This record gives sequence, structure tokens and C-alpha cells, in this order.
Amino acid sequence: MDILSSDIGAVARVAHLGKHYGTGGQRVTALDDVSIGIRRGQFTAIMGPSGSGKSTLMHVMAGLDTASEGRVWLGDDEITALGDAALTRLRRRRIGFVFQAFNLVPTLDVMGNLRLPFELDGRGPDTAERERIAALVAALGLDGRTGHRPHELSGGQQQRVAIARALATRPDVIFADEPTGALDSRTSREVLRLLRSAVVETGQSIAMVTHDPVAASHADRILFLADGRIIDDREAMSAAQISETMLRLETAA
Ligand SMILES: Nc1ncnc2c1ncn2[C@@H]1O[C@H](COP(=O)(O)OP(=O)(O)OP(=O)(O)O)[C@@H](O)[C@H]1O
Repeated sequence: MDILSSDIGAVARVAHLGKHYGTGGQRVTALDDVSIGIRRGQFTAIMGPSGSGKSTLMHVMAGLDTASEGRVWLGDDEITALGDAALTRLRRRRIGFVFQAFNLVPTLDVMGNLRLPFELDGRGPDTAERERIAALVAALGLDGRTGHRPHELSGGQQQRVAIARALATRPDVIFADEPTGALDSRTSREVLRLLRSAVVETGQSIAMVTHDPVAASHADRILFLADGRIIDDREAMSAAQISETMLRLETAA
């Protein structure tokens, strides 16, 4: 699939991306000639059967893993051209992450975790950033919890902290890898509503890898991967329509 004209100006983009693991008879092709953009201000879900390359695509787009072939951009900046130090800086300043396992620092309290992206950048949050953190704490229902450590919070609360942390630096894009994978269905819905409202209210761009058709039904756009290729690119769909598409893909796989 060639890059769509509507993906030009995308917040993150890959062209002719290939990713292989191993060599010789052990060689696995995780991604095969993928060209796609994540559109600015949209909530994009990335779906596909197990092993189809979803996490690999996200990790390469986010600069957490390298491409074997092709090129990767964040906005106008080609990340495949950056050295390690520049890539680390770009990730810290311009990309937010939300993971299935929350990935909070267990020894820091909630406020410590929220300040962490700024501390890692070699500075504390400035006044405007402190105000933003306070607004996120209130909006995400974490008032009264800022002195708690992660193990003192429920899974849903921990994921809300992770989302607040990802939003705090106003990243160009947030990559979320199975953000509801460890949560029950009611808590998952709350987390998805939070992600959705960040897109609608502040124009945050979010790309989310998920297995869950209900989670993907919150997205504006759904990319379907199979065998390392993008095989479908759809506007918002219902959970039932997504389940049907996934069933077709899994049966074909
Ligand atoms: N570090 C690695 N070494 C070797 N092979 C790998 C590695 N990481 C991923 N793969 C392989 O690449 C392919 C794509 O994996 P990936 O994790 O991206 O798929 P996925 O769609 O995210 O799967 P799942 O839904 O099960 O998490 C798979 O065949 C996987 O076994």
C-alpha cells in the first residue's frame, strides 16, 4: 500500500518500512513494506491477529526499535537519521507512552511519577507545566492520591496516572500499547473515554495497539495488520464490525 495523500503532514509516518528478526532459516519478517501515517488530532487503533506486527510497528514508529528497511518520521523529522542521544531526547520531549503494565516507577509517589518526564529531561516542570499537571490530576480524578505509591492504587487509577504522565509534556503523539489489556471492562471504558477526550478536547494525537474490538471502536480510524502488512485502513467502526473483520483475518491467517 502506498502512502495516502491524506497521511501527508501526519504526526508520525513510515515509508517502505521493513523489520526482520534473526538470520538465515531463523529469519522472521515482522513488517513488510509498510507505508502509513498517523494523522494529527486523531485517535488511531492498530489491530491484527497475534504476531501480525502491531507492537513492532508501534515500537519502530516510537523510536524504541530500529527499522531494517525504509524510513520513519516524527512530523518533519526523520528519526531513522538520528543517533542514539538525539533519539532519546526526541522520545522524551515529543512522544508519550502508555503501556499495558502501566510502567510507573514503584518507588515514586503519583506526583513523582507525573514529574518524571520533566526530571528525566534534566529540569523540573515550570509554572505552566505544574499547573497543567494539577489540572490533569483533577480531570483524571486523582486528587487526594498524589502522595500514594503505585501499589496503593487500583489498576485503573495506575493507568490514569500513566495517561496523565503521557499527557503532561504535551507530546506530539501518544503511543498506547494494549492500554486496557490489564483492566476489567468498566475500568477499560473509563480509560478509553479519557484517551478519547484528550483527542476531542485538546487535539492530542494517539495511536493505540489493541486486541480488543470494543477498545478499537473508540478510535477515529482503524488500521488492520496481517503478516506484517497493512491490509485495511478504515474510518470509525462499531465493535461488532471490528470483531467480524478480525474473525475474517484470524481465519485467513
Ligand atoms: N525480538 C524479537 N525477536 C524475534 N522475533 C520477534 C521479536 N519481536 C517480535 N518478533 C516476531 O515478529 C512478529 C511480529 O511480532 P509483534 O510482537 O509485532 O506482533 P503483534 O501483532 O504485536 O503480536 P501480539 O498481538 O501477539 O502482541 C512475530 O512473528 C514475532 O514472533
